[in-house]
Formats: sequence, structure tokens, C-alpha cells
Amino acid sequence: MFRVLITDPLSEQGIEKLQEASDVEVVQKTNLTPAELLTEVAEADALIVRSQTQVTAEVIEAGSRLKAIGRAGVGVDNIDIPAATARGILVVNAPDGNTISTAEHTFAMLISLARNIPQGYKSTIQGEWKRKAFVGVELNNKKLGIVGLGRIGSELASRAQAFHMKVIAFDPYLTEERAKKMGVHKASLEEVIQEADFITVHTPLTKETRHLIDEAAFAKMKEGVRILNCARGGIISEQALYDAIQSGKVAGAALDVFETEPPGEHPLFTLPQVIATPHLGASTREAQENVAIDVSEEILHILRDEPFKNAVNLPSIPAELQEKLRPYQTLAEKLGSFAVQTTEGALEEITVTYSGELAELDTAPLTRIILKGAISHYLSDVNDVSAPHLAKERGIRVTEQKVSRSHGFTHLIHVGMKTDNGETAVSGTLLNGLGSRIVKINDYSVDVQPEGHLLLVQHHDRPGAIGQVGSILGDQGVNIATMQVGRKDVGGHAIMMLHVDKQMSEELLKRLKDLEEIDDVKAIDL
Ligand SMILES: NC(=O)c1ccc[n+]([C@@H]2O[C@H](COP(=O)([O-])OP(=O)(O)OC[C@H]3O[C@@H](n4cnc5c(N)ncnc54)[C@H](O)[C@@H]3O)[C@@H](O)[C@H]2O)c1
Ligand SMILES: O=C(O)[C@H](O)COP(=O)(O)O
Repeated sequence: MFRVLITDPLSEQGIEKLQEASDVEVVQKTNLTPAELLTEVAEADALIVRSQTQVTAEVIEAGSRLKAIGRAGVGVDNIDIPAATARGILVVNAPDGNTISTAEHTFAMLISLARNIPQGYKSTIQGEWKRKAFVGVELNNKKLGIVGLGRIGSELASRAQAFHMKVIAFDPYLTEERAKKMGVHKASLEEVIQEADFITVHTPLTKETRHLIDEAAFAKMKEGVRILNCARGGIISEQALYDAIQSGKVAGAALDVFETEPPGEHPLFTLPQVIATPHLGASTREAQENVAIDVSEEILHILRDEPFKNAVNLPSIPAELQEKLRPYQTLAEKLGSFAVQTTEGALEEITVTYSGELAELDTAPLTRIILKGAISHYLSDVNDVSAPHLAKERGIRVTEQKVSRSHGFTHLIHVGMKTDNGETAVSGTLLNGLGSRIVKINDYSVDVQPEGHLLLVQHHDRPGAIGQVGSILGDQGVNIATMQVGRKDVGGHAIMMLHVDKQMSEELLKRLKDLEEIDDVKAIDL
């Protein structure tokens, strides 16, 4: 039974998805204190939040059973992603479900800002009739500068165009072609700042975007510019905005998000030019249903080891590619594990070479699995989310290569490992109907099923060597299930690859190593 903890308000439709699942127990507890959250998360297999719950490194540390954190929405800045990645916890979001709602909310803020609707409403219901005080501006023919032309920015652009606004946009990932298709002028940040009558930000909050709109940016803006932020508090410096409104440079600002939420009695609220909503961009019935259903389905997929789409800390793998790579996953993990168990010393480098039909595919997900297979030998709780992070942290270089030649196999995965004490290599393939096979160990061709307890013996090709190994194992009651021998030259170096029925003790390995004809013995458990 998986326990899913929900700590922010989530639409019933999403909760029902989880409740309908016979393998899930749903625990919904909102408004938890930080201490209560630490206690609750310790029992959870998955955690679902919106923007309120702060999923700090401490929370992640306390969530010793956590497999996934789901964000019912887009922004994941309330989740410590590096901490989750280091612990191998998948973070997924629901990026599509609230796009329209947020674009519509931003548009509502745009019109409200242009026409002083909130100020006019407040004054009117107080019994005033100040028609001159609330004269606004038209949107028609005005320049809307969008910073961040992603999902929400793009939807906003088309709505603004319907109101005959000229849209210019800055987004480092915006191509000329896409801008043209959308009827948007691709601009630099400088251009947007200097030319726009309305500037709206729709980027995530990152190191690069924190205070992207600061004092220097305000100084370059048009007199009477109007500013909107329905993305994340902190993209616009609140102090700089305050000063720019006070100085008369900025005619008004519409804010749905704040550097600290809730913002309390914020100095900006003392300015009549500022209109505000309490982070309502995604607060529609439709958006909340969409994101709750999307994130619940994703969490169920992850808990059940099924394919999922929207991982924030794992590159997304198209479903079609996932299907193509699925058969190779076990082989990949076994190769990583096998190879590392044949090494000695500190691992420095792993080189994975894919050949044959695998060379045509994006094999990065398999490389992560190979890495997981290798690193799991040293560390517990490694998965393909944490494996690249852990490898990097330990200074292990990982390279992937593709070659077309696959030595008579339809495909081949070759894993080379370099330690501070030498090099080793293993190649494997999938045999039609027979499953995974190791077909090469260093320079020796073999045909080994990568499972169970294996013994890799490097010896001199001399009469009696094989017999000595057999009799020592026999003495100790270790049954040999299969055995293969390979050699390069008669009388030269050779290997024995044995499947044995039980795990080998250190003492037994030492007895084998002490034999004169034996160079090295490695017990490999797969
Ligand atoms: N107010 C709300 O309730 C609400 C609701 C949904 C989303 N959001 C927020 O809105 C923002 C946008 O969401 P989205 O779904 O459109 O995301 P998105 O990922 O589709 O779009 C973000 C865009 O920003 C661009 N970008 C990144 N760094 C940039 C930079 N330095 N300069 C300019 N552009 C940059 C990206 O290329 C991308 O195109 C996010 O911060 C999200 O958290 C707020
Ligand atoms: O990033 C988002 O999806 C929005 O900011 C929505 O946040 P919320 O789920 O707290 O409404």
C-alpha cells in the first residue's frame, strides 16, 4: 500500500483518482506546521503540494520513504530540487493544466490595470463618483512586452493580439521562426524594457531571473509604463518597483505574486497605482481539476513503476522511446553492476558504447540505468534520478558513444570502466527469446546469463588449474551450475566464468586467490 500525503488544497477530482486506486492510502493534511510536516512526510511514499508547502531539504531528508513529490501546478521553486535529486526522489509537476487560466488572469489584470477597474470599484462602493480620477488608457495599438514566451506568455500574446496590441517578446529560447508564426516581434530584453507600454513577466524564478527587472531596468523604461507580474514574486524587484512608481516613471502595476507570500501589509499596497490579487492565476475550477488529475495520475504511474511524463529532475523520455528502450533496461543495469564488480580501486570513468540498432536511439536513459547499476554497488538507495548526481559528486566521468558496427550482433552495449587501479570492460546483448547475455569480458568472448552468483577467475591456461578451482569449491559445498573457459593463447592468460549456487565467502575467495595458477578471482552477485 502506498501512502500519498497531500499538504495543500487539491481539487476533489484529483484526490478521487488516488482514492479509487486500491494500492493507495490518501492522507490529506493542509496547514501543517513545519514540525508536523516533518512527522507526516516520514510515513509517506509520495507527497503532493501546490505553491504553499515549502518542501525544504529538511522535509526531503525526513521523507525517508519518499519516491516522488508531485506539484499540482507549474512552479517548483517551493521544492528543493537538488535535495530531492540527491536523494533519488522524482519531482513531477503538472505544467499544462493551468496555462489558460493564468493567461486569462493576466489578461484580466492587464485590462484592470489599463482602466483602473479595482480602484474605480473601491471608490464607487464607498459612495464616491470620481469619473475624472480613473481615466485609463486603451490597449489598442499599445506595445505589450512579454518576458518569457512559454506556455502562458504565448497564450497571453494571442489574447493581446485580439485586442490589437503589438506584441514584442524576449525569451532566450524563442526562435525567429516561432515568433513569426505567432505574429510576435522577437526582441532583446533591452528592447522590451525600452519600448513596451506594458511589460509582463512569464518566466520561472531562477538565479538568472531573480530581480531581472531591477532599478536599472526601470530607469530605461518609457515614462508611464505599466508592469505586470503573474509569474513569480522576485522576478521584479519590489523595492525598485515601489521607487519607480513613487518617481512617476511607472504608471501602475498589477501583481498576483510576491517575494514573500502572503505579503501582509506590503509598502506597495500603500500606492493607489498598484492592484493585486492573492496568487489567483491558477485558481479556476478548470485549472485546479486539470492539475490535480494530472499530478495524481503521474504519482500513481511513478509509484507503480509505469511510464510518466513530467519529471522536473529527469529529462523527459517520449513514450515511444520508453517502449523501445524498455527491453534493454535489465541488461543495462546488470552490465553496470557486473562491470563494477570486476574492478578494483576508485571508479574514475565509465564509457558506454552503443552499437548496431541501439546506436540509432537516444540511449541516455539506458546510460543512467548502467550508472545506477554500478553506483548501487557502493551506495544504497540509488536510482536513475540520483545516479548521475552521485556520479558527478564523486568525480566519476561518464561518456556515451555510438558506433554502427556491432560485431555480428543486432546491437551491443559495451561498458568500459576505469579506476585508479586499472581498466575493465564488458559487453552485452539481448538474444531473441533468450534474454540478456554477457558476450564479452575484457577481450574474452563468453556467453553468460547475467544473473545469480558468478565467479570470474583469471588464471594461467595450464593443466589442473580448472580442477583445482573445482575441488576447492566442492570442498566448501559450493555447487557449480555452469562453467565457461576462455583463453587468448595456449598456455597464456585465460578466464573461467562460473555460475555457483550460493554467495562466496571472503575466506573461500582467498583460498582460490592463493592458488599458484590463479591471478585474480572476483565474486559477482547480480
Ligand atoms: N500566478 C499563478 O498562479 C501562476 C500559474 C501558473 C504558472 N505560474 C508561473 O508562470 C511562469 C510561467 O509558466 P509557464 O507555464 O508559461 O512556463 P514555461 O516554462 O512554459 O515558460 C517559461 C518561459 O520562460 C523562458 N525563460 C526562462 N528563463 C528566461 C529568462 N532569463 N529570460 C526570458 N525568458 C526566460 C523559457 O524559455 C520559457 O519559454 C512560471 O514562473 C510559473 O510558475 C504562475
Ligand atoms: O506555478 C503555478 O502553477 C502557480 O503559481 C499556481 O500556484 P498554486 O497551485 O499555489 O495556485
